[in-house]
Amino acid sequence: MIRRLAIIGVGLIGGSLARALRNAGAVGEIVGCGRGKENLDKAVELGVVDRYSHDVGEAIRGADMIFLAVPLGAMRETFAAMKGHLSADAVITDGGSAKFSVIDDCREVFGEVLSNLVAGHPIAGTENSGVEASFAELYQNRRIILTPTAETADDALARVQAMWQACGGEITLMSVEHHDEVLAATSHLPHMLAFGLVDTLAQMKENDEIFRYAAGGFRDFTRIASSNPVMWRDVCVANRRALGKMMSHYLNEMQELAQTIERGDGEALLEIFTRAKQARDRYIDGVLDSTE
Ligand SMILES: NC(=O)c1ccc[n+]([C@@H]2O[C@H](COP(=O)([O-])OP(=O)(O)OC[C@H]3O[C@@H](n4cnc5c(N)ncnc54)[C@H](O)[C@@H]3O)[C@@H](O)[C@H]2O)c1
Ligand SMILES: O=C(O)C(=O)C[C@]1(C(=O)O)C=C[C@H](O)C=C1
Repeated sequence: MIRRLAIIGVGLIGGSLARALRNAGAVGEIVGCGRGKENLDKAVELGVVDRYSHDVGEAIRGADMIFLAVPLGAMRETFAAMKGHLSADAVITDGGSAKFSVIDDCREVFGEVLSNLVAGHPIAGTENSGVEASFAELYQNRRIILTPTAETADDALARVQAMWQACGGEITLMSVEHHDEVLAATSHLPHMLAFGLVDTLAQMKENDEIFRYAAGGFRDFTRIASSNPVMWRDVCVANRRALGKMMSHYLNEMQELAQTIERGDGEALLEIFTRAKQARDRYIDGVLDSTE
């Protein structure tokens, strides 16, 4: 049971955590923090938070759990604003999409990686932003990756695990480096492909006509290009090393695919598409099994 939860950044991810914990009866008071008055007023109106402050120090006063759900580029300034205001029993965790940068921001601000910091990442989301997009079921049966460091206290880790379990999440522990490499492949690269494709088409003179004829395939493939540009700018900057490596790898594959098409090598194309279909079918079967 969390006595007082402070959520810095009450958007899709922070708002959904608040709603899920509230529904589970696992939290006493929830205090929000952010910059936009309209979004925070909405959060109070929807019952997502009990009250809010625009001041980080004020918002975390007396909190035993602090959840950072701001874009990655705002993590460092958030740590800085927390300095000197943390309660003795406070645990800090976050939902940022890359993990090395969060640990690094903490080290830069505090001069060490805090033992009460448990960096984390819910592998769940949508293309929508803001508290109105949040919902209590977002984390149900979804994977939550936690990346404790050598400094992380066992008790802090146990409290963050209990928090996510109360939301219906399934916890996996992973090293920071492995997390950033895996997510570069499965989440960050696909977002680049979607943004890149839509931007390429949008810049073509004939784009009005092109979009008129786009149907299900285009819609499914590009849903995530409607995601928050600030969030994704920050993910790319934060995870640039792993994402850059993944993108080079993918570009090589694309080049080979283009050459195979130019050659009209139907046999090779069939082999590639069959291998890909089998891999995706296995993945989908696994997802269905895990949600049954
Ligand atoms: N959207 C997703 O699918 C998804 C999934 C997993 C993790 N994440 C991560 O979760 C975090 C939040 O993403 P989101 O989708 O909830 O975004 P969001 O835009 O819905 O919410 C972020 C909130 O943070 C506030 N904010 C921005 N800068 C701030 C600052 N300096 N101080 C205080 N508040 C500030 C914004 O006003 C907004 O209310 C990001 O780090 C993102 O990488 C997102
Ligand atoms: O479903 C979506 O819209 C998402 O983009 C969610 C998604 C992803 O699966 O890539 C996006 C970013 C993350 O940090 C975690 C989850």
